[in-house]
Amino acid sequence: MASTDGVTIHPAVDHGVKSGNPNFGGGELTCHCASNPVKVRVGAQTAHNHVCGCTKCWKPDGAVFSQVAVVGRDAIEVVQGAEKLEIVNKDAPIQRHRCKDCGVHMYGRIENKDHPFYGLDFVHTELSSEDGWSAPEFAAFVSSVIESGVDPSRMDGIRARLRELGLEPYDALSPPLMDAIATHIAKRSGALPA
Ligand SMILES: N[C@@H](CCC(=O)N[C@@H](CSCO)C(=O)NCC(=O)O)C(=O)O
Ligand SMILES: [Zn+2]
Ligand SMILES: [Zn+2]
Repeated sequence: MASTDGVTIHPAVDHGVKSGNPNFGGGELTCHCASNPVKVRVGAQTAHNHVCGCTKCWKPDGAVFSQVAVVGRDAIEVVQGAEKLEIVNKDAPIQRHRCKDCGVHMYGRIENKDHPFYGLDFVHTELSSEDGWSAPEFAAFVSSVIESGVDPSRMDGIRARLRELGLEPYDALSPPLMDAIATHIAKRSGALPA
């Protein structure tokens, strides 16, 4: 069994995963700018919260993983600093809108109507001071942390720590989400009835 001593994942989970509140109805995300921050209102509880090891999701300084959840796109409203937002990569499936000044990603949007997750935006609930957001449930794209420079010899410890936190590690998304993607594709191709 690999040692988990000193293994850090993300500040929101390093001291244990906090439960969500099913009655929580949303809150406000604020970027890291000391003056004129971007503010985004999220008008609903999030779902499928997870820690993500991919190179594309925004991570706070020093974190190995990001923490990211989804919410219906209609629930997102930029309430301040919209002029400071820019799209990181408009060709990526998830168009991440980041603050030009501090680099924090405020929301990620899927514009391709054929994408399995069209209609959902990606948000980092740690940008809100409110408690009650849905708790992270699993760890996605774990092997991808190596792409950011994590030494492969650390992977056993990282996976052991994720399991200790109750965040089952996967190298893509969780099985239910991978099944949802495959079902969407099969219905589109005709392999399954629509
Ligand atoms: N190894 C790559 C993986 C990048 C990747 O596919 N990321 C996923 C998960 S992001 C939130 O869970 C994805 O869906 N990306 C789409 C996009 O980024 O637009 C890497 O690490 O870069
Ligand atoms: Zn900012
Ligand atoms: Zn990611």
